[in-house]
Amino acid sequence: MSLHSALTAIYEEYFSNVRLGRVYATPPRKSSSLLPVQNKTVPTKDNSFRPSSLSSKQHIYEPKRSKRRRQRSKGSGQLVVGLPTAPSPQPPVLLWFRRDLRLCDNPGMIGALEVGAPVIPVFIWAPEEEEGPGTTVAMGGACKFWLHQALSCLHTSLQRIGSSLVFLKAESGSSLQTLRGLLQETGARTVVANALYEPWLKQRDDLVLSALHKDGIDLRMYHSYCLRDPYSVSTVGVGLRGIGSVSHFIRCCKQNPGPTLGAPLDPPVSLPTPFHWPTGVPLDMLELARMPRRKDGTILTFVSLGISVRREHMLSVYRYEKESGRADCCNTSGLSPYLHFGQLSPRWLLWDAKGAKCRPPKFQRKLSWRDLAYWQLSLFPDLPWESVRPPYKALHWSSNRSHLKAWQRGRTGYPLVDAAMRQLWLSGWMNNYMRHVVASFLIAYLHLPWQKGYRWFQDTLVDADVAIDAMMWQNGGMCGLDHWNFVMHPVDAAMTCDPCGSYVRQWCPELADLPDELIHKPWKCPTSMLKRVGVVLGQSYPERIITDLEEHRTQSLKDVAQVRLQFKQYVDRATGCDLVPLPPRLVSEALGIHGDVEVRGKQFLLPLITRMEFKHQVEEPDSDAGSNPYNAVLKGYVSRKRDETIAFLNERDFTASVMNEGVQRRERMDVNYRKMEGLPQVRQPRGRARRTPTAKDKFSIVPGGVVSTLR
Ligand SMILES: Cc1cc2nc3c(=O)[nH]c(=O)nc-3n(C[C@H](O)[C@H](O)[C@H](O)COP(=O)(O)OP(=O)(O)OC[C@H]3O[C@@H](n4cnc5c(N)ncnc54)[C@H](O)[C@@H]3O)c2cc1C
Repeated sequence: MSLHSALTAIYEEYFSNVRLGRVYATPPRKSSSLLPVQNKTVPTKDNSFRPSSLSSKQHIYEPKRSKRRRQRSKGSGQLVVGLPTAPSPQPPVLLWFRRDLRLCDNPGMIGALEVGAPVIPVFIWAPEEEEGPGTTVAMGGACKFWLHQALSCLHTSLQRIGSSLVFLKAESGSSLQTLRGLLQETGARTVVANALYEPWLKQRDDLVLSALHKDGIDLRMYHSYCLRDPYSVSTVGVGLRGIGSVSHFIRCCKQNPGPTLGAPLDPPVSLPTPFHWPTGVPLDMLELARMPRRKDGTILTFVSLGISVRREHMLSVYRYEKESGRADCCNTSGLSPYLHFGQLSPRWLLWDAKGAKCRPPKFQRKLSWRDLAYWQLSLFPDLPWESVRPPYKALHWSSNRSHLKAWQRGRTGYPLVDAAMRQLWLSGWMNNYMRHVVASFLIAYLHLPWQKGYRWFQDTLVDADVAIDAMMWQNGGMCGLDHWNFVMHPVDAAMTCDPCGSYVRQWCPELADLPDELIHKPWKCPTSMLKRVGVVLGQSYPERIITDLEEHRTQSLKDVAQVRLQFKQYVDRATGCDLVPLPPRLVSEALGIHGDVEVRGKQFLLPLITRMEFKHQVEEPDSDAGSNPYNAVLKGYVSRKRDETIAFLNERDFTASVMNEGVQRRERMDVNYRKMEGLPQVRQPRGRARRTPTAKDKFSIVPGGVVSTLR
C-alpha cells in the first residue's frame, strides 16, 4: 500500500507539472524562508504528507512511528515549523543532482544538509559526457523526455520545501568547467552528489574530484543508485563458477556483504537558501522534451500513454510471481523508469517489499538483476557495443535494412512482435516477456546484430538503461556472460503472454476482428474470413517478412557452430563451454591479490554458462534446429495458474483413482472370500462411478481452448 501511495504522489506531481508547462530555475521565494511549514508540505511513503525535522538523526526513517509522533500528525491543520531557511552568510553547498532525482531516501541531500550551510541544488546537462567513449545511446529520445518530466517534478518538490533546482547546460560539454564557474559565482566550498556507476561517468567523476580537490574544494560522493556499489562486489569466497547468473551474483553479495544498507531516509522538510542564488536556464532550454514528430506533422504522446496504463495496476503479488509474462494485463510494477532516474530509491523499494506482508521474492530478485547489470558493466566497460564472448564478434549477421525497419516499426507480419514494437514506439515501454519475444525475433530469426536492437531500445524506451539493456541484449545475442537458454517463438509465445489476443487487438487494431485462435497467425485465415473482417494482407496488415522460421533458426545455429569451430581456443575442450578472457579485477580476486593485476600476453580464460543446443550443434554441424535434442525454442503455455490448477486436479484425480483401486481390491477379496465360503454374493448397485479416468473425465485431460486453437 505504501508503495502505491508513493507512486500516486509521484504521478500527482507529474500530472500537475504537465499542466504547469514550462518550469524555470527561479530563485526560491525568500519570503517563504521564515514561514512555518504546514504539515502538508512533504509527501511521505504513506502519502500522509508528514513533516520531519532537519536534524540529521531524525532523517533516519522509522518504520514504526512513535505514539507521540502519531498523535502529532493527527492534529489536522496543525503548523509544524521546519528549520528557518533564511539566507545565510555561510558559503553554500552545491547539491549536484544527476540521477537520484528525489527528496526521499537521498543520502546526498542529507549529506549536504549535514554540512550545516545553505544548499543550492543544481542539475548540469552534459550529453557528451553521458554518452561515453563508444556508441551507448545513453540518452535516447524517450529517456530524455522522461528526464524532463522527472526534473520538473523534482523542481516542484524542491519549491515545496523552499528551494528550487538550478538548470545549467555544461559549458563546452564539461561538467567540471560548469561546476568551477558555479563555485566561483556562489562562493561554495563543498559539492555533494550521489555516485554514478557507468565506467565513463565514474571516470569523469574521479577527474572532477581530483581537479576540485586541487582547487581546495571538497567533493563528497554518496552511494545510493544501486543496492550494492558495483565496484565493491567481490567474487572472493564464491569463485567464478556460474558467473553471469543472478544466483552467482547473490551468492557473492551474501559472502561479501559490504556496508549494511540501513533503513531509508526521510525527506527533508526544508532546505536553507543562500544570499546569492545563481542564474540558471529554463528547463525547456535543455531541450530534453522533444517529442518524435511523424511525417504528417502529428506528435507522439508516448509517455502519458505509458503512465496511464500502469497507474491502475499496482503489484498483485500472486500475479507478479506467476503471471508476469502476460502482455494483456499489467502484472509487473512498471517502476523501471522511476528506478532509472532515481525518482524511487532501490533501497526504499527493497525495504518496502520486505516489509510487505506477502513478500514477493521475485521482485527482490529483480532488484538484484539490476545490480548485476551494473556489476557486469563495471567489469566489461565495452558491454554496450562489443560482444563479451570473443568468437561471437565474428558471427555472421544479416545487413537487411528493410527487415530492421519492419522490426522497428512493428510491420513484420507477426502480430505479437508487431504489437510489442508498436507499444514500444507509442508508449516507450513493454514488459520483460515481450522484450524477450522481440529480441529473440531480431536475433534468432532475422539474424540482425544485437547492437541494432540495443540501440533501438535505448532510443525508444523511457527506462533505457545502458547497463541493463546491454546485459540483456548481450545475453540474448548469445555473447554475454550468461546465455538465454531459450528462444521465444513469435507465434507460440502468445500462448503465455496473450492467449486471447487482446494485446494484439490493442496495438494492431486492424486485426481486431479476427477470432482468438487465428489472431496471432492471420496468414492461416481463410480468404473469406479475411475479407469479412476487412483485412488485406500486404495492404491493411503486412505480409510476413520471413516465412520459414525453422530454416532461419537452423541457419542461426549453424552460424554459431561455425564461429565456435573457427575459434576453438575459446571453447573448453572438456565441457564444450565458451571461454572468455577474465578482466583484471576478477583475475586479482581469483588469485587473492589486492588491486588489479597486469596480464601481459597471456589471458586467463573463464568457462561460461553455454547453451546445450550450441554444444550439440558443434558436434553435429549439419543437423537442423528441429532435430537438435536441446532445441531452445519455447513452446509457450497458456497460463501458469491454469497449469497449476490442472496439476492440482490431476493429482486429486490420481488420489481418487488410488483410493478406488483400494476399494476395488477389497471388493475382489470380498467376492473371493464369499466364493470360498459358499456365501451368497452381494449384488453391486447399477450405474456405479467409473474407477479409471478416461479422456472424457472432466479433470483428467487438459481443457480444450487456446492450447488447441493456437497450435
Ligand atoms: C532485451 C531486453 C532489454 C532490456 N532493457 C532494459 C532497459 O533498458 N532498462 C531497464 O530498466 N530494464 C530493461 N530490461 C529488463 C526488464 O525488461 C525491465 O526492467 C522490466 O520490464 C521493467 O518493468 P517493471 O519495472 O514492471 O519490472 P519488474 O518486474 O516490476 O521489476 C522491478 C525492477 O527490477 C529491475 N529489473 C527487472 N527485470 C530486470 C532484468 N532482467 N535485468 C535487470 N533489472 C531488471 C528493473 O529496474 C525493474 O524496474 C530489458 C530486458 C530485455 C529482455
